[in-house]
Amino acid sequence: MTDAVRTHGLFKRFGPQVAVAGVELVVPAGSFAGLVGPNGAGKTTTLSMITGLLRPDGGRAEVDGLDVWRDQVRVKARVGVLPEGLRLFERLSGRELLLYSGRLRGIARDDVERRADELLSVMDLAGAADKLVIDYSTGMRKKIGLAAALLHNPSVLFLDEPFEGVDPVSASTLTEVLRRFTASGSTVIFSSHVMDLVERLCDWVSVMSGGHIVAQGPLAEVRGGRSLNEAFLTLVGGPRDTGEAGLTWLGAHPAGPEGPR
Ligand SMILES: Nc1ncnc2c1ncn2[C@@H]1O[C@H](COP(=O)(O)OP(=O)(O)OP(=O)(O)O)[C@@H](O)[C@H]1O
Repeated sequence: MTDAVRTHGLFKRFGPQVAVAGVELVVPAGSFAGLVGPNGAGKTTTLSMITGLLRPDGGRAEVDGLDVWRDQVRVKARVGVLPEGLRLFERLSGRELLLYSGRLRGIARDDVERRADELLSVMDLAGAADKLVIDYSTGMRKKIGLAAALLHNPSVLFLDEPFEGVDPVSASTLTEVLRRFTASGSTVIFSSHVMDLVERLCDWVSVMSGGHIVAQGPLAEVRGGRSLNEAFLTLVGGPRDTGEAGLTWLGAHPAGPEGPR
């Protein structure tokens, strides 16, 4: 079976800072895959290069066997992306945003309208469909962004922290939608810091640290009989020294009129 995503020595530096140091990411088609790693590990930079948003300094990325940078149009037709810090057209309503995205994707007007209405209803945004996106809450923005990413029925869906700011009811609806999506053979790749969520949803996990993949494979293999959180801490170097010698001032509030110092 073709892998949904495969990178070969993917590399990116920002000035002296190497953000992604030769990443070999593999995600089999049909996976519900999690990309995890500490802050600054290189997850967003990696996903940006695979989705054609950031040009790599070295290496290659393939989606469904197509080279992301040599076959840009075909790759873009196959991927859906919910990037970090998503910028939306703020002066459109939620429904207008979906209709516009669908028309940009070349979907026939009738189909876009039908799909937009279904997505608004599934995302529990039907009541806010005519409200301007600028007036949406953080979670609503995530949901309308996800709806726009799903509208053209992509083969591979990339999501950067998709559940951040989303309430528990909406999160379980989104989970259901994404599960149905992968059950039909499509692929989801999402980055997250919430290990319980990754453990619950994913059947494939890639762990990044310091710009490298440090573990990758089926969830059970990466966990190795431990919780994913324990495996993660072992792989990325465990909890940092909390500095018992330092921070002695923190929480020390002497009684008396002087107040905290
Ligand atoms: N545009 C940029 N300019 C300079 N440095 C950058 C830029 N983008 C990322 N970096 C650096 O590259 C490294 C990887 O960043 P990246 O955002 O990919 O990490 P991440 O794993 O997504 O982190 P987080 O979990 O905190 O979102 C970090 O050291 C970061 O400071």
